[in-house]
Amino acid sequence: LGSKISATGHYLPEQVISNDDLSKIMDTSDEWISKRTGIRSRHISKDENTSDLSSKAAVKILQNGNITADQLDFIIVATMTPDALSPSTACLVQEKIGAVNAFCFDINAACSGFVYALSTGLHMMQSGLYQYGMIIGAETMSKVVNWEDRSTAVLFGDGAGGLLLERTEDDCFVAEAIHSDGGRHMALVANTMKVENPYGDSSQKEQAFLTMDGRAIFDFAIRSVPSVIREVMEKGNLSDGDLKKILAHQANVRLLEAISKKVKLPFSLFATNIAETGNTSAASIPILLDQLVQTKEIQLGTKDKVLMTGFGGGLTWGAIVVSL
Ligand SMILES: O=C(O)C1CCN(c2ccc(-c3cc(CO)ccc3Cl)cn2)CC1
Repeated sequence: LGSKISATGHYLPEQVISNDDLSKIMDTSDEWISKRTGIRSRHISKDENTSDLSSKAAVKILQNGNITADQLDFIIVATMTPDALSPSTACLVQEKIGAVNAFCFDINAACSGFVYALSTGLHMMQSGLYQYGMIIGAETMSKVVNWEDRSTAVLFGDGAGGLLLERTEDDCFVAEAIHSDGGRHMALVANTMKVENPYGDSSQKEQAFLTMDGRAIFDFAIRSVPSVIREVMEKGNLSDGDLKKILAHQANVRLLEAISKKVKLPFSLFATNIAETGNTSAASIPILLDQLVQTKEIQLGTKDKVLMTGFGGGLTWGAIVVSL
């Protein structure tokens, strides 16, 4: 008793900003960005917030899944850039698409958010209580990035993607391994909010944008991602030949090359789209998933095994294997 992935979808804001465009407003170059990250351009929202990107992805998922929004039992949005503290971005999506029968909530696990949300949704479906659940990863990173800081401003992009879980007898869930370490939270911080009130102690600091210790995160990822890939394969009794594709968070293509070597899995197994999207945090895996489905590089209903792995702020990291 569980669920299957019965549809995928994604949406990228129309405006494309190239590395050369960035070099006109900050001291950077296409050569540096593309060589060090693999990024060539990214989609940057003009006026669409995270709930708008999510809703446009959701409409595509509903169309591809051949269901109407009122059939959804729940919507989970993984995001570190919600429209607001309240209401949740998921509730705004509910209103925009008319999912009148769903209960909706957000999950914040930074760049691991989609893995955390998919795990949550799959286990909710294993209860047998629900027929349809929608899992979305969505970000407007452009609103938290410090556009004066070239070391981070060139890395991130906006976007949304997701999938539809439909109740079935045989479950698509194979295995998961999910971790976090709050002890290293300082490596990636965005938009802290200090306690301020007439009775407060106003000595606290506040930070209104994203800062990242690139070296620390890079080193963490090179160590922890191979380990969590091996851990989830062990848990699922999987051998290397069982994997059809690895959908890793699109943070840096040099990093994926290093991970591929360390985990001794061919780089051809790793799908990448960072060249055109930049790092879209929780949206990166679902955008990649839908692009692979649309190009038929992977196909739903084949029972092929796909490994998704996210890693980033928190620190958080995790991997989940599903059969398509
Ligand atoms: O000097 C260079 O080569 C620089 C070195 C620093 N770089 C980094 C560093 C860290 C990340 C990153 C970010 C997240 C957050 O989603 C998660 C995971 C990672 Cl590994 C991406 N790029 C860019 C090239």
